[in-house]
Amino acid sequence: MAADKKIPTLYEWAGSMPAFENLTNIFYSKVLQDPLLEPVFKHMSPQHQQHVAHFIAEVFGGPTTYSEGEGSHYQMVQKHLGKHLTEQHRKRWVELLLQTADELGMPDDPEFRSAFVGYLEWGTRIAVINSRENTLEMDEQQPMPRWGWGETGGPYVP
Ligand code: HEM
Repeated sequence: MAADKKIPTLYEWAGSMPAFENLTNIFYSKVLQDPLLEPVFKHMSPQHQQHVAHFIAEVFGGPTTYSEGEGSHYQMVQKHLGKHLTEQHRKRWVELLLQTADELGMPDDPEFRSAFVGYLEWGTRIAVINSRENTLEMDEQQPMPRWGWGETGGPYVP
């Protein structure tokens, strides 16, 4: 890529906010039909899908919609406490999310997918670890995580 070309954020590359909102709307409708995940999510708030879309969008370099109006990294972590998530829950969650991304035609170039999957592995493993605790010492002001292209060095150039 030419040095003067701006590298898009993962958020831009994925298709901006409509892509993330579409992804989580369809993903959570699958989750509620999944025998393993339905019991975990059956009491989720009506805003859940949208909040998760906005959270991931912000982590990927999008607008600060989540942290400015809906929650914080601290609050997101709190939501997982005491949920006693298992590795099976985590694997199914990731599998269904990636299946939904494929169905929606989200970018499938190696660079985007390696960054996307890397984040999902990281985030879901932390969610499982946190879910074993009922309380957690954590700075309430902790900034939102940030995720970029990582070692791939930028979007796919054929
Ligand atoms: C990258 C991984 C993840 C992210 C970014 C994420 C993000 C979030 C966010 C932003 C919330 C708060 C939603 C709100 O404010 O309404 C939340 C809640 C929750 N998450 Fe996650 N999550 C992740 C992984 C997981 C996994 C793997 C599970 C279980 C398999 C899970 C189960 C839940 C549950 C049960 C809640 C509470 C729902 C409610 O009561 O409304 N999360 N998550």
